[in-house]
Order: sequence, then structure tokens, then C-alpha cells
Amino acid sequence: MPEHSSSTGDCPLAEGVLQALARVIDPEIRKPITELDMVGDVSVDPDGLASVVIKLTITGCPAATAIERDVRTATLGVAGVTAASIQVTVMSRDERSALTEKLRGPGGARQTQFGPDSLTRIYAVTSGKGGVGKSTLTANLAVALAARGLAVGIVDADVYGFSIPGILGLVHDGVAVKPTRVDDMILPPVGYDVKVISIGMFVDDNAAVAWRGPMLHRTITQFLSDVYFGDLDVLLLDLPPGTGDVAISVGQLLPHAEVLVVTTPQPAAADVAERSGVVARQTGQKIVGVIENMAGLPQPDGTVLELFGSGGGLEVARRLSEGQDAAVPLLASIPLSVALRSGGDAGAPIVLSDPADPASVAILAIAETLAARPRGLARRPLGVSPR
Ligand SMILES: Nc1ncnc2c1ncn2[C@@H]1O[C@H](COP(=O)(O)OP(=O)(O)OP(=O)(O)O)[C@@H](O)[C@H]1O
Repeated sequence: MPEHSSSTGDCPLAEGVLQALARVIDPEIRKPITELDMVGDVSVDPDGLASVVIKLTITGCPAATAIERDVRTATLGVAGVTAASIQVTVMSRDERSALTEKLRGPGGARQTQFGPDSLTRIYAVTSGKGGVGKSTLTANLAVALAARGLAVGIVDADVYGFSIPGILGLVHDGVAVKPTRVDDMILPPVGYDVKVISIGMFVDDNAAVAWRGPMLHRTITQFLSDVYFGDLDVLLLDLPPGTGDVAISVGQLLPHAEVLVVTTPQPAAADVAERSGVVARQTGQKIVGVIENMAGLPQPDGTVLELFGSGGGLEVARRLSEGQDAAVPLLASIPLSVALRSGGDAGAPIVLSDPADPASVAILAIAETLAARPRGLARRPLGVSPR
């Protein structure tokens, strides 16, 4: 049984309530509230009235309403409890530091959660130029992986076009949901079971970001250290298009990240797409494969409209394979899709809302390929040498 700071006065019914509360999950941290020491005293009087004290991390925590509701439902679900009185309080400073330490490890120290020893598979999604659908694919791929039961996070590092929050329904009235802060720990908002952190959550009014390299580097470093993602199976990074400062920072901070190169079908785009892959490789990252997006649009008469030509994805894969031990595969060719575009605008990823759309089918197939790759230290240096 996990350690907890709650007191039940050895009352069996109160113990039952505590056990039921172990099934209440904090929607932001995604762990049972009992493990997060968010449950204070629990008692049940002889008439069956249960009194539960809940300790939130901070006042006005956006998850408060959901937690209170779930605690009430769980408490009332215990046989013998006739009514529930839930008192919502806030953790003391010491309790909060104990929690951050518990989540982040000894000292609560800021450290990169995705160092070389991490078992999380990290995919940096890159493209040669903007507007090829990199963010749309990153978001839908993340949702598809999460729907398969994997723990998934996204770092939206696309400083010039931070569109991930919108695609995942985390923008309301034009403003991105702000992450909750617990002291210096940042809790990423969750959209469709995917934990998301985005530069767009830290700028006001969708303002354009004109940051120089060092500032961008600090921001990416902070995203990887101060944002509490928990134990992820997969982390996707949406990089800005091209080969700029962010791509280089990510290459330095996460040399073990693997790269997905997104390109459009016109062969003329192959040069720039190839370049983004080559830069990633120069920082030590492995290219997992190429995704061709905006391929032929099927017409009602059965013909296919190749608005952006064809063959670009295969061409980029061929060029990136040159001189390599293993060929870089073309993972998928995703057709133009009105539903994919409108789902992105509406904050409703089509892999969930319209899984039969040909674009969804292609994205779900990529998710299947990626999910089949085991989590682990494969390919990583083990720090030992043969004798
Ligand atoms: N297969 C597709 N069919 C139709 N529309 C698409 C497709 N893929 C993406 N789009 C649309 O194209 C536009 C650009 O997509 P997106 O923002 O994902 O590109 P991006 O490569 O991330 O751009 P940037 O890096 O410049 O932000 C969006 O409106 C998106 O909905």
C-alpha cells in the first residue's frame, strides 16, 4: 500500500473511503490523489456521514472542480456511506515542496527528465519548410499513440507557429490554456490524453515571438526540466521548420532523440526537407523515417487529384538513405483531407473523430509502426566497455 499522509483514525469505513480515493486521479499530474498526499483527514460518523479533507497544490487550481466532484462520487460509492462532506484546502509550502520532491526525485532538483538513461522514446518532428502539416501530424500522431494506451507528451517548440494547443482543443476564445504552476514545477495541460507544453501558453494574445537563439535554448531547456511530464512512453517535439536555433538546441539537449521528417509530394521540396534531416543527423540524431503529407486527394469519380505532385516523400527517403547502413523508410503518404484540416481548426483530431478518413488511416498506421518499437535503451551507449 502506498505511503500516505491521511489519517483515518483506524476506522474501517474511513479506510474504505481512503481506498476508494486511491482511484481518484489528479487530471493534471495524472496520478492517484492518495499518492500525491492530497488527501487529509478522512472520517465517517455513526450515521454514515463521511468527511474528507482534500489538499490542492495551489489555490484556484483548474483541476479543483474535477477533483472535488470525483472525490465526492468515490466517497458516496463506498457501502455504508450515506452522505459526504468534502472540505477543499490548499497544501502548505512544506507539503508542496515535499510533493515536488516526490515527483521529481531527491532534492526536487531541476533536471532534464529525458536524459540518455530515460526509457522514453523521443521523436523530433521536423520539416524543411513551413505549412507542410508538421504540427497537424504531430498532434494527431500523439493522440493516436495515447489512444493505444501509451503515455504521451508533446513539446511544441515551433516558436513561429505554435499551433499544437489549438489542434488539441486547448485554446479557448483565442487564448491557449495556461499551465498550472506548483512552485517552480509546471504542469502541462492535457488534451485528448496528451500532455502538452507550448510556447504559445507563455505569450499573451497570440503575440509573435522574436527571440534570439539563447532565449530559445533556455526555453527549451526549461520545458525539458521544469515541466512535469511524469513517466512518458513517447515524447514528440514539434520543431519549427528549417534548420534554425531550436533544431540545434534540441540536437544538443536530446542527441538520442529520433527524427521524423515531414515533406510534401512535390519533388522540388525534397532539397529543403533533406537538409532538415541532415542537420538532425549532424547532432547525432537518428532519422526514423519520412512522412509525405498532402498527397493526392481522391475525387468522387475515382481519380486522384495530385495538387502537389507526387514522389517527394520517396525522393527524400532515398536521399537520406544514401551512405547509411540502414535505409530510411517512407513511413506513410498522407492524402490531402478536408476533414484533417477542419478537425485541426476545430480542435478535434480526426484520428478520434473520423478514424475512417484516409488521412486518419495513414496516421494510425504510423502510430502502429511507432508503438511497435519497444521502449528502452536500444541503441543507447550503456557506459560499459568489453573487457
Ligand atoms: N493532409 C492534409 N490535408 C489538408 N490540409 C492539411 C493536411 N495537413 C495539414 N493541413 C492543413 O495545412 C495547414 C498547415 O498545417 P500545419 O500548421 O500543421 O503545418 P506546419 O508544417 O506545422 O506549419 P508551421 O511549421 O509553419 O507551423 C493547416 O491548416 C492544416 O490543417
